[in-house]
Amino acid sequence: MRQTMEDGVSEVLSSVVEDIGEAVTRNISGAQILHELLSAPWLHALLKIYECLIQFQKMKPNPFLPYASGLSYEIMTLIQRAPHPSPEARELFGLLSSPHVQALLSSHDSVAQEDYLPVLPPLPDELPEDEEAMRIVCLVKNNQPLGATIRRDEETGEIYIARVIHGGLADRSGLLHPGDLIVEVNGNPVVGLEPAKVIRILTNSTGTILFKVIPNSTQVSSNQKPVYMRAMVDYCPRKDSSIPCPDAGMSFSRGDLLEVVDQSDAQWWQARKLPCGASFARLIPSASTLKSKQREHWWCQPLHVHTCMRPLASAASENEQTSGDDKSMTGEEQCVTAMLHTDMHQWWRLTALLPLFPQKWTTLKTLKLVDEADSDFTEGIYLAGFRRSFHVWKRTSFKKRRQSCSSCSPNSSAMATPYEEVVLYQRPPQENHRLIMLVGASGVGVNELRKRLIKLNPSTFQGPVPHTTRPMREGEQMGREYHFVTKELFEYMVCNHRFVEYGESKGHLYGTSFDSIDEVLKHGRMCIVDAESHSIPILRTRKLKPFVIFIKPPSPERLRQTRKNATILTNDAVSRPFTEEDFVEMEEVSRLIETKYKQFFDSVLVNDGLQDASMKLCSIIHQAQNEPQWIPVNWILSEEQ
Ligand SMILES: Nc1ncnc2c1ncn2[C@@H]1O[C@H](COP(=O)(O)OP(=O)(O)OP(=O)(O)O)[C@@H](O)[C@H]1O
Repeated sequence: MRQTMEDGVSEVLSSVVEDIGEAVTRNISGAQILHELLSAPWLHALLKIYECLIQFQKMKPNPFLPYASGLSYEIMTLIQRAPHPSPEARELFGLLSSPHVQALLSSHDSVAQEDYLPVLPPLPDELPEDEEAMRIVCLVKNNQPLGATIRRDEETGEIYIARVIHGGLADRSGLLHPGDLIVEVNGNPVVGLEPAKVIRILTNSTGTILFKVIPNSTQVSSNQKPVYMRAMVDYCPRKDSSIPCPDAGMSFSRGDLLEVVDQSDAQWWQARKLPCGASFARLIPSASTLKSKQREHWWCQPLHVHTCMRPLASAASENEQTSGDDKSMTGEEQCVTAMLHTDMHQWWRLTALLPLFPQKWTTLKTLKLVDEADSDFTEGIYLAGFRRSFHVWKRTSFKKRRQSCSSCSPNSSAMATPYEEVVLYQRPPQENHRLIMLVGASGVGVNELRKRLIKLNPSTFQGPVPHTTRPMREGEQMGREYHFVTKELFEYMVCNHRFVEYGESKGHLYGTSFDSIDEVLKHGRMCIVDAESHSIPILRTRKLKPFVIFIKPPSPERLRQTRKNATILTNDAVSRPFTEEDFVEMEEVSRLIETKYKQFFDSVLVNDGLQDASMKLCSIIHQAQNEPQWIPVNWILSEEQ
C-alpha cells in the first residue's frame, strides 16, 4: 500500500474523495467537512509536489566516484612518467589536461560531494508581522559591483533601489528591482541613513550580502529589444553635473557605436559600447537630455565659462548613488560644456587659422585655374577633377559662410542629433553600389589615391563627370572630360540644388552634380568622389548611402619623409615641392576636419606609403560594398515610414 501511495497518492485520494462524497449524500455526520478538506486544491497541489519529489529520489544518479579530478590527475602523472607513452596515451593526456575537461571534472566532483556554495544563512528568527511583503535577498559579490543605484526619499529618509543596471549582478539575480525599499543590508537597518553610508556598507561587504527589501508592488517588467545608436557628440559622465550617478556613467566619443539596452527612463538610458566588451550596461544621457544640454550650450557664448549648468555639488542632492566604488568627484569641469565648446571652438579656430596661410586662402581675383593640370588622361581613362580649385573657391567664400554659420548650429544640421539610430546593412546584389566618398585635408593625397584606384580597375571604379561652362577644347568630348553647359543652364542647376559642390575659376563655373554620380552608379560601377568634408551631410542620403573614408596624414616624420620628392600644385597652377608650411597646414586642417566630422567617418586611412595606402583603400572599399555595415536606420526605411 505504501508503494502505491508513493506512486499515485493523488489517484488514491480521488477514490477516497469519491467514497466520502457518497457518504455526504447519505448524510453521514462529519463527512461534509472531510470531503471539503480532501478536495481542497492546495492539498492536491501539495500531493503533486510530494509525488514529484518521490520520483526524483528514485531517479537520482549516484556518482561512480566522488573525486574524478583526482583520478584524472593520477592518469596524467602515469602517462608523464611512462618512458614511451603510446599515441593513444598522449592523446588522452591532451584531452584530460584541456581546461574544459578539467572544469567539467571539477564541477562533477562538486556535485558528487554535494559541495553547494554558498551556504545560505538561516532565515532571521523574528520576522516582522507584515512578513508577506518582505523579501530576503542574498547575493554573492565576487569582486564585482552590485550594478544598482540607490536614492533616498528626502521626506521619509527611506532608501530605495533607483536603477538596476542591465547585465549587472542585481539584474542577473532577478531579485532586486527599481522602487524596492531597502530595509536592511547585512543586518544593518538603513532607513534614515545617508546614501553614501549605505554605499560604504555595500562597498565594504565581501562574499554574501543580505538585503531585506520590501518589493515595489507597481513593478513593470521591461523586456526591451536593444537599439543601436551612433554617438554624434562626445560625452564624459565624470564631468557632467546632471548625471544622477557618475560612477555608473559611460563616456563615449563621436562615431562610437552604442547598444542601448534600456530606454525606460526618459532622461537616462543604459547602454554598452560596441564591439561589446562589457557584460553590463552603463548610464548615458537620453537623446532628449543631450538635446536640451545642446540647446543650453548653444545659447551660451563659446569660449566662455559655461554658467547654465548646475555646479557639480548640486548633483549630490539627488542622492542617487551607485553601489560600486564610492569615488569622490571634486573640481571637475563640466564635460558636456567642454564637449560643445570644443565643437564651436574648432569652428572659431578654423576661421582664425585662415589668415595664417595667405598664399592658399586667395581671393577670386588671384585664383588660378588648375583644370588643365588636374584633368588627367591616362591609358584612355579620363580623370577630370578640380578639387584644389574647389578648395580655393570655398576658402575665398569662407567669409560668406562664416556669416551664416548659424546653419551649422546644433539645432539646424545633422550635428543637431546627439544619437543616430543605425542598423547593420548588407547591400543586396541587385541594388546600386554605395557611393564611396574620400575626404581629407588639401594635399594629403585624396586625389592621388582616387586616381590610382580608378586606373587600377577602370571597369569597376569611376568618378562622376563634372559640369563646366568653359568652352570645349580640341580633342575633348562632351560628357567624357566634362559636361559642357551654358552659364544659364549651370545657374539653373545651382538654383535647383543639382550640385554637390560647385565653384568658379578663371571666370568659368565647375560643379559635380548628383545626376553625374547617379549615372556612374546606374551602370553598376562604384562611384568614387573626392569632396570637401562639409559636403558629407549633403551626400548622406538614403539613395547614395555614402561610405565615408577619411584620408589622414601619417606621423609628422613620415609625412615629411614620404613627400620629400612629391610636388603640389599652387594656385598659380605651378608644380612645386611641399614646404614646411604646407605640412603644418595639412596637419592642422586634418585635425580640424577630424574633430568636426569624425562621427560621419566609416573608415580612416592613413596615407603613409602610396602603394600600401592604395592597397588598403581597395580592401576598405571591398568591405564597404560586400560586408555588413552600420548605416542610419532611415536609409532603409521606406518613404512612408
Ligand atoms: N603617400 C604619398 N607619398 C608621397 N606622395 C604623395 C602621397 N600621397 C600623395 N602624394 C603626392 O602629394 C601631392 C598632393 O596629392 P593630391 O593632389 O592627391 O592632394 P589632394 O589631397 O587631392 O589635395 P588637393 O585637393 O588640394 O589637390 C601629389 O603630388 C601626390 O602625388
